[in-house]
Amino acid sequence: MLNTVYRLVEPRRIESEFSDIDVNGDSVLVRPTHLSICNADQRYFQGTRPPEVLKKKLPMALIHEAIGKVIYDPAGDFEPGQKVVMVPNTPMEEDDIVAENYLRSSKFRASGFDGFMQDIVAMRRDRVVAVPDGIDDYVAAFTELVSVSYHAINRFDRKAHGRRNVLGVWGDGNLAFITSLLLKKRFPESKVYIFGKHEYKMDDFAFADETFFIDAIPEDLRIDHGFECVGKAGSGTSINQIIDYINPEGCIAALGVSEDPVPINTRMILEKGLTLYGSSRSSADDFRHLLQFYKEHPEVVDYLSSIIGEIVEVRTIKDMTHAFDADIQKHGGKTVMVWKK
Ligand SMILES: NC(=O)C1=CN([C@@H]2O[C@H](COP(=O)(O)OP(=O)(O)OC[C@H]3O[C@@H](n4cnc5c(N)ncnc54)[C@H](OP(=O)(O)O)[C@@H]3O)[C@@H](O)[C@H]2O)C=CC1
Ligand SMILES: O=C(CO)[C@H](O)[C@H](O)COP(=O)(O)O
Ligand SMILES: [Zn+2]
Repeated sequence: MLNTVYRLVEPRRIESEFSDIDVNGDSVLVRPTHLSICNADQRYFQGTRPPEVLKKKLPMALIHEAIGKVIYDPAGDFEPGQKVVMVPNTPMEEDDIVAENYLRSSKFRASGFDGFMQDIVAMRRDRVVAVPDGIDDYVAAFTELVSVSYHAINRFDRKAHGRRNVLGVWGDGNLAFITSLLLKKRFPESKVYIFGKHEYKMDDFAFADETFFIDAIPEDLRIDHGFECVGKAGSGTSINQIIDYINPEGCIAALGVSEDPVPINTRMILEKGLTLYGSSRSSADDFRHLLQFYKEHPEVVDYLSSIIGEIVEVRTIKDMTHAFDADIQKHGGKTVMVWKK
């Protein structure tokens, strides 16, 4: 079957290319319907990754957050027209200890191999998860980003000691919003504090117990555990601020992506006996459990709908470029491309 893939060939330049899909294989064929833009896509589109990385990874179809409709499943597990979320992480081996999203052999769509900017995506069947009825399409489109927070919180629950009176989330963007919302749902007895830069963004965190500007944190404030959801150079400053305000033996989750190494106050990590751990991406099981969580807590989906930002209908390559430009100029929220291809 003939397919069209829309690949970024160099920063800001997307080209279409025909490819062939083998309909005799075991893949589930999915037509993308709603694609959501991640900061990682923007780093490729705007060319802010180092030249050697761009040289190695491009040409490549962007987008790793998407839902679509099944058009053909040779095994019949999925009905034609069924709404599904596509899982970008694709493990190539199994390991008893290391989760699929940390295996160095795993492939991740839109970071080394083609993402979802295609007319039809041939998906390995274990990478396709049915979307339950009644979940808003625009929220479902960024299930992957929410699954990252879901995964990070499971890691936190396994690693952190049991005193969880105050949890601190650094950042006031989408990842911080989602992480703090899921934390509040999962640990309703804990106070969830937000530490950010922008009043208009922190105003949206209505479910949080307190919000603080990072340059006006009360001297005597303490948190038991912290989550860094900032990225870039702010990763370093926020992790160091968490180290300043965290109680001894607390855990710090690093989620933000920085292109450059960041200096961290290791002396105080030692003196306070802290645990600093990274959390990246998610597994197919995280998607499955999250969608079940959505079913049980529809109010979470309602909260998430408040971060739907720009919605851009895409029919042409010019529309794709427009969507990335609209996303980079936005004040906040998730940009969703409605794929009218
Ligand atoms: N671990 C993973 O698997 C994933 C990681 N990410 C990464 O997470 C990071 C956050 O993503 P996202 O929420 O979408 O990004 P945003 O840029 O929307 O959010 C970051 C926010 O934090 C603010 N900020 C900057 N410095 C600080 C600081 N020192 N303390 C507190 N807040 C600060 C920023 O303000 P301003 O813009 O003014 O600087 C911005 O509003 C990115 O690096 C992204 O790539 C995303 C998805 C998955
Ligand atoms: O967004 C992400 C997951 O949702 C990750 O930050 C992304 O996978 C990082 O990839 P890359 O190494 O290509 O920047
Ligand atoms: Zn992402």
